[in-house]
Amino acid sequence: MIAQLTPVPYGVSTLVVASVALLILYYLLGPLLSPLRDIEGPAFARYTRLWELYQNWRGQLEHVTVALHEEYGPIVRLAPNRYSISDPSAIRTIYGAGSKFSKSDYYDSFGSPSMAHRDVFTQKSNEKHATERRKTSNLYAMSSMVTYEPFVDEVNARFIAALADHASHGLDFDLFTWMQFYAFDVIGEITFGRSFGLIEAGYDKDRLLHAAHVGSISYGSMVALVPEIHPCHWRVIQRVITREIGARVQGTSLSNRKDFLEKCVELTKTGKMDEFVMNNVLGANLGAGSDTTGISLTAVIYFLMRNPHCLEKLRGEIERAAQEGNLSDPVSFQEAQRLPYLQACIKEALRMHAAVGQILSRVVPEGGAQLAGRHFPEGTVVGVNAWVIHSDASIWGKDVDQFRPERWLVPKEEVALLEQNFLAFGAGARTCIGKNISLLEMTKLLPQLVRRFDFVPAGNKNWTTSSGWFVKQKIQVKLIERK
Ligand code: HEM
Repeated sequence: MIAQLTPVPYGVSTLVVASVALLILYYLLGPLLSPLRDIEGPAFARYTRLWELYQNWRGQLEHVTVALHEEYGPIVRLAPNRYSISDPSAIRTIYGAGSKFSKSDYYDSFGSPSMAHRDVFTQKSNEKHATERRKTSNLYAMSSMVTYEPFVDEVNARFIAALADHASHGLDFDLFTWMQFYAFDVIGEITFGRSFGLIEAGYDKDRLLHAAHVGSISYGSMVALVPEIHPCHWRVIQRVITREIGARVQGTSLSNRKDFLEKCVELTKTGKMDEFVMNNVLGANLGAGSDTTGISLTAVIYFLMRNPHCLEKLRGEIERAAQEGNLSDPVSFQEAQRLPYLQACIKEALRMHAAVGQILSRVVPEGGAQLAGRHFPEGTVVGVNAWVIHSDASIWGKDVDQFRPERWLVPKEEVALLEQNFLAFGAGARTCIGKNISLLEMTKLLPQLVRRFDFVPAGNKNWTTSSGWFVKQKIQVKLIERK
């Protein structure tokens, strides 16, 4: 009886110590017993996601990942269950036709926390994604570009006028920030029928850029690596969408044109779209379509600035087309597509500087998969990073680090091979839905810019970059009007 009343020696503290010990054992033993334990990478990445989180916070993850592949080969560990793969056949296996790889939890933090109302970008289920994408793909089809072209012309005219003003006053400015003003204002016109007025304001007047930055750099890409803690950050962007939908539905909006919002309202009236899909389409345009185009335009101008012989060649192509009567003012999308050197400059700039700087992460499906000569069990998160595959000399040649648009001006079959390894717009079923819109903007604006202005670095000749999901640039430039 006495023995029964004696307090047991194992109290709460013992339990806590035992639990912590078990947890440590689990974290230490799990990676050591994993069938993928021999894959190399940074030592900390074997045990914790904090290594990748830290590198992401430093803003140079794309460069670090390239360096890791140079050191360890085609497979590199980024976190206990996340691997970066650099292998052309892996692109086809992971993203190609009929792939069963689905998007990973990484994407959760970029969209609504509600699983029921995911947009095409954040939807993880391949089946649901296919259904949702079908509902909206027509809005982004090549045939729809003609309806958006007048909006782009309008913004182009205002943008060129603002730049001419900078030139006449000898003002220097951050190239990327102004390309963002441009890209956001075009998306405003195309999506809501009115621009955000950033070009005229000359600053981030509604803190829209800031919101998108937080989403794509500080918040989205950080929480993406720890998706369990995802609350909702989409407030500013959501406010814009709600305001614009409200105005249009009440008939007070300025637009009587065929923009996205108008088309979506029509689709909802005929029952082909519901309000959640409409909301998602408008949000995705803003979140995925502005910074990306701003980054890409900055990249083209930067590489042309650094490679004057390419700039001269491009100007030659444009002048010839103008003299032959094949170039209107403003340049039409159709005409711009007949400028092969322009197209090659854009592709080459996106190869050298892809807007997205991280692996496009996917989950290995049931039964596992063979990637880069190695079996990966089901549930492993894998992906290819455009920065890594775009800097692989075995694909692009010894001059992989040089901006050489000519590499794209080869016979069709060779271009097709290069394109299989070109990941700037992603690949397969989840490839960028807005690619045509971004090309509409870039191919129309660039000929006008290079004909009219010389871009000159106003200070440091090299840009600096900082990345999260997107790799953003910083460089001060000055403009000189050409005679
Ligand atoms: C040069 C400009 C652009 C670049 C470099 C770019 C890049 C990308 C990439 C790499 C992906 C694939 C992401 C992944 O697999 O995780 C993607 C998807 C997507 N992009 Fe773009 N993008 C651009 C412009 C645009 C524009 C203008 C829009 C909309 C107006 C847009 C909307 C989207 C959407 C909605 C998705 C998700 C597609 C899906 O999963 O079905 N993007 N983009």
